[in-house]
Order: sequence, then structure tokens, then C-alpha cells
Amino acid sequence: MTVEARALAVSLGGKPVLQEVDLALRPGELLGLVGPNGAGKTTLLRLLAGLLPPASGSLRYDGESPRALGRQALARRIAYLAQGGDTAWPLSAEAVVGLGRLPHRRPFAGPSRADQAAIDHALEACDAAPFRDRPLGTLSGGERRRVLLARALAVEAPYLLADEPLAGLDPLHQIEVMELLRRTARRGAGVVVVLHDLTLAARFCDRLALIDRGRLVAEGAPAEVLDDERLAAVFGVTAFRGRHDGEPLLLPWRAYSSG
Ligand SMILES: Nc1ncnc2c1ncn2[C@@H]1O[C@H](COP(=O)(O)OP(=O)(O)OP(=O)(O)O)[C@@H](O)[C@H]1O
Repeated sequence: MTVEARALAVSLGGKPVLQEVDLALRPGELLGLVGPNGAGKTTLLRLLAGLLPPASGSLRYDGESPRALGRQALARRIAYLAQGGDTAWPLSAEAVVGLGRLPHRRPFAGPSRADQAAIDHALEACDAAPFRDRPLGTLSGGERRRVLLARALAVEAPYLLADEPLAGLDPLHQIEVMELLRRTARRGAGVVVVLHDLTLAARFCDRLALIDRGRLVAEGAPAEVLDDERLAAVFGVTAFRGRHDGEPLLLPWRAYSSG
């Protein structure tokens, strides 16, 4: 399935938040959305997920508008992980992951074998199986985040859009989640991830889209997008660059100063 955004624009609270954004999502690719706080990354992700209507511009899923496609079909095609993890549902971790299967279920039908397999696989993949029976509210912030990612993964949608899935995770789980997202893309899904960690973005993503003050200012291979000039102009930082284990290494280092 293709997802294509053309000239997307949206205002929130009377303020333009995104303008003239053209972006195509590709199956099999891990795309990182990067940019400073307030740049418009979450807003763009919500637009792509069909959760927020654009004020102008167009969004097409396999050539169809979100309206023509309908809510249910969209929910099967796009899995969305929202920012934050302060969900207080009185449900077990496993039941929360099971919510990811709702778009596939017939009304009043129980979970099928395929549903249970998808739930088990997602819990394992996110290292959340050990606390599958615990109420969500009793889990730590990072554990809860992994359960919510497992819920999005359990949808087994052709597109997975994840807003800051690494927030609150320890280093091992950050790396494991990036590996998981890359694996999910390699199996054929289009994966879009909002990230603040430019080191992991540069290392794991196939392509980066850089958002600054509501505009898509660069798009392409990570090393091209995150060049010294853009790191200074957009993020206001310098970076150390190198290679380790045959992979590129980019480490934001200090505040940029032109003097
Ligand atoms: N409901 C709203 N009403 C008014 N302004 C809003 C609303 N939602 C978001 N904004 C503003 O839109 C801009 C973009 O917000 P968005 O959450 O998309 O940024 P972001 O790039 O995801 O930021 P962060 O990295 O801090 O999560 C910000 O200036 C924000 O204050």
C-alpha cells in the first residue's frame, strides 16, 4: 500500500502548525521524523494516521482519500502509537495488546487463533510477555511504553506510525525497539518513527524527514539530512561523527556557536 501526502497544511488553535508538506511513505522502509520540540512531528504523524483532518492538501492511501477508505479499513492499514504512556486503563497488559486486534474482529466475536498468535508475538517482540497478566497501571513507565508498542505491533498493519517509542526506555530496550522497528520494515511494513535521539535516528533509519517550524526542510539519507549546517541551523548543535562496528556514528556534542 502507498501513502502519499501532498501540500498538507494544518492550523491548531488558530496558528499554522504545518505548511506545504509533501511526503510519501514506502513499504519496507524505516522513516524517521526528526526536528526540534514543537516543530510539528506529532501533528504530521496524526495527519498521516488519519486522526486529524488537514486544513488543505491531500492524503491518499492507495489512491483513496481517508473518507473513501473509511475508519475501519484505515484502522487495519495504519497502526498508531501515540506519544506518552500515562494510560490508566484498568486492563492487563495482554488485554491492552489485544485491543490492537479490534480492527480485525467481527462484532461480538472473541479472539481467533490468529489474534492470539499476533498478541503473543507482539508481547514477545517488545519483551513484555513477563508482565502480560499485570494491570497496565502497575507497570513502570518504560514497561507501559513497551506494552503500548506491542498493541500497535499486534495490529499487523502495513504501516506502523510510532511517536517517540523510545521515550523512557533504558539503553538496551531503546536499541531493541529500533531493531524491532527495522525488522518490521524489512518484513515489508512501512514504519515511521518520531525520534529525538539523532544517534539512533542516523544509525537505524533508512530515510529521515526533518521538520522545522512546520515545514519539511530536508528529506533523504540520514547523513545527508543531518549535515553540520542543518544540525546548527535547525537544532542549534554541533556533532561528533565517526564509525563504530562498521556503522555511522553521530553524537550531538555541544550548543552551536557561530563565534
Ligand atoms: N491543540 C493545539 N492547539 C494549539 N497549538 C497546538 C495544539 N497542538 C499542538 N500545537 C502546537 O503545534 C506545534 C507543533 O506541535 P507538535 O506536537 O506537532 O510538535 P512536535 O514536533 O511533535 O514537538 P515535540 O518534539 O515537543 O513533541 C507546537 O507549537 C504546539 O504548541
